[in-house]
Amino acid sequence: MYVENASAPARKSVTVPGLHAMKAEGRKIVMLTAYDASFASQVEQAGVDIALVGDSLGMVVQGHRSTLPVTLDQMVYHTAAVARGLSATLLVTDMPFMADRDVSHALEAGARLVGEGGAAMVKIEGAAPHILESIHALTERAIPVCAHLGLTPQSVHKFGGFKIQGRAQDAADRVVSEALAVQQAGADLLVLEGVPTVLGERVTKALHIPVIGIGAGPHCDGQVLVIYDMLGITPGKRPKFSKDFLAGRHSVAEAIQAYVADVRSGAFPAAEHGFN
Ligand SMILES: Nc1nc(=O)c2c([nH]1)NC[C@@H]1CN(c3ccc(C(=O)N[C@@H](CCC(=O)O)C(=O)O)cc3)CN21
Ligand SMILES: CC(C)C(=O)C(=O)O
Ligand SMILES: [Mg+2]
Repeated sequence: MYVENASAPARKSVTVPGLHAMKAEGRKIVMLTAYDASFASQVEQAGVDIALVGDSLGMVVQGHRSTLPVTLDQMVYHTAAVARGLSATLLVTDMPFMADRDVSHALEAGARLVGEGGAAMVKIEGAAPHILESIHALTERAIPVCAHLGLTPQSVHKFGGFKIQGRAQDAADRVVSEALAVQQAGADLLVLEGVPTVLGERVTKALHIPVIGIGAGPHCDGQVLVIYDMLGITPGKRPKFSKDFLAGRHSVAEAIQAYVADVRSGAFPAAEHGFN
């Protein structure tokens, strides 16, 4: 049974305005996925700023080869479980594949993830016209949005695999334009995934909203990883940008604390976790 830790020291709640202040003050933001209440509690205790219920759960929890089979019902279910394990950590949930196929579906999905699930913010992949409209519509209804650009896993079939994005000059310029567009549409946060380190730096400097990188180099305002990757338990090949923080340590708690400390200090990600 899951038991809440009533004796834990109180921590100030992480908020959307608080994240903006962190960027302004140059304090690194730490984000990590969680899919259930027990891991959420570990994430909370380690002082992670943002817990992400990622649609990566389709791969690491359900065993699919992509994130595409994940349903909105499943995301609501996992979000509600994670919410019960958190108190001060900001909770963000991914819009699953096609839940954001048009503005009205995106609004309905956002309402469920926040209303039933307890998320504080929803994350949406891409910058297509209907996505920009959805970011604006959600934000207008007081649902903050985290955009997600670069290697957007829901586009795996369009990319022909989980391939690094923005390597050519015109592709890099396109990512910068998309980043400015999602910020203009009202996004309060951006996850930038699988792009060269120089592009991670360029996007981070171009935006006033915080940029959280995963395989986007050390210059982003924060970092995110899939929790099973940083615990070294993902079966098969892990992405090059991840790191096993449990190796040489004695507990999940210690591993997450080390990840938090290394992101805050700038020790993670190192050059070997980035792309040129
Ligand atoms: N366990 C896990 N970790 C993740 O980071 C993750 C998921 N699952 N599922 C959803 C997406 C898919 N992601 C992935 C998966 C694989 C690579 C990968 O193997 N990339 C190659 C780079 C290939 C290139 O150079 O273009 C690598 O070597 O890391 C990258 C992102 C990121 N997300
Ligand atoms: C890898 C992160 C950014 C994500 O979108 C997920 O876990 O689904
Ligand atoms: Mg995702």
